[in-house]
Amino acid sequence: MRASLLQIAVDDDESVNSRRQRVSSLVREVAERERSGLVVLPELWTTGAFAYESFGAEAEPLQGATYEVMAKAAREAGVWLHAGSIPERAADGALYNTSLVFSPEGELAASYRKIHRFGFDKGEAVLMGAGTELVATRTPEAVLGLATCYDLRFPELFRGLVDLGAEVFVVPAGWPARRRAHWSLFARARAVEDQVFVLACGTAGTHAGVPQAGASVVVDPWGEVLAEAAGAEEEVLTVDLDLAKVAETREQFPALKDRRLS
Ligand SMILES: O=C(O)CCC(=O)C(=O)O
Repeated sequence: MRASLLQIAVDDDESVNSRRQRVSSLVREVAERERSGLVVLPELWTTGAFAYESFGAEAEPLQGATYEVMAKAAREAGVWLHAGSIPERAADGALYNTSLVFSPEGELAASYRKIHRFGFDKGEAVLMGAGTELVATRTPEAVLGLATCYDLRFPELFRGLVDLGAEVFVVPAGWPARRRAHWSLFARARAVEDQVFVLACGTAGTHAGVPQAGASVVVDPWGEVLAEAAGAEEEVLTVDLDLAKVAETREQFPALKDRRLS
C-alpha cells in the first residue's frame, strides 16, 4: 500500500473556507502524482487544534461542508482518504473531535470521535465531548485503527485497536512544537509494542499562537522510521508499506502472544 501524509500548514491568515478548498485540490493532486492508495490529513486542519474560540463557530454536522468536499475529493481521486478530523456538532448540540475515512467511491467508511481530549481543565477537554468507541476499518489492503493526537499517550487504546485487528494505526494530530520529542517517541513506541505500521500526520505552521511540530512520521512494525517530515513546514510524505511485515514481525518476535493482563 502506498500512503501519502499531507502535513498541512494551518496558519491564522488563511480562512477555513480557503483552506478547505486548497486541501481538497491538494488531495487530488497528490493522489494522482504519487499514485497513492491512501491519503492522510491531520487533526482539525480546518480550524487548527488550538483555535478553541473557533470550534463552536466552525463546528459542522458529520455530513457538513468538510464531509462533502472530502467525499468528492476521495471519489474524484479514486483513493482511500483519512480526511483528518473536524469539529463535529452532534444532533444534541455537543461537539466532538471526529475523524472521517472515505472509500475511493466517496462513501464514509468510518468515523471516530477522539476519546482522550487534550487541555486538562481547558480548551478541547471542556469544549468537546469524549468519544466512547474504538474504531477500526477494513480496506482491501489492511485494517486501519483510528486514533487522534493526545490519544497517543494512552497505550491501552492502541491495544484495543490491535484486538480489533488493526495492522496500521492512522493518527492525525495537531501536536505542538514544544513536545515534538514526545510525539516522535510515542509514534515509535506504539509501532514497536503493537507490531503495526504507524502513520502519524501532524499540522505545520502556527495557529492561535501555538507553533506546530510538523514532524509527521511513518514507522514500521519493527520501529524503523520509514519517512519523517524534514521540519514544521507544509510537506507531503509518501511511503510504500509492505503490509506482510505485520504478520512477519508478529511471527518472528511473538511478544503479543505473551500478554497476561487482558
Ligand atoms: O499530548 C500532547 O502533548 C499534545 C496533544 C494535543 O495537542 C492534542 O491532542 O490536540
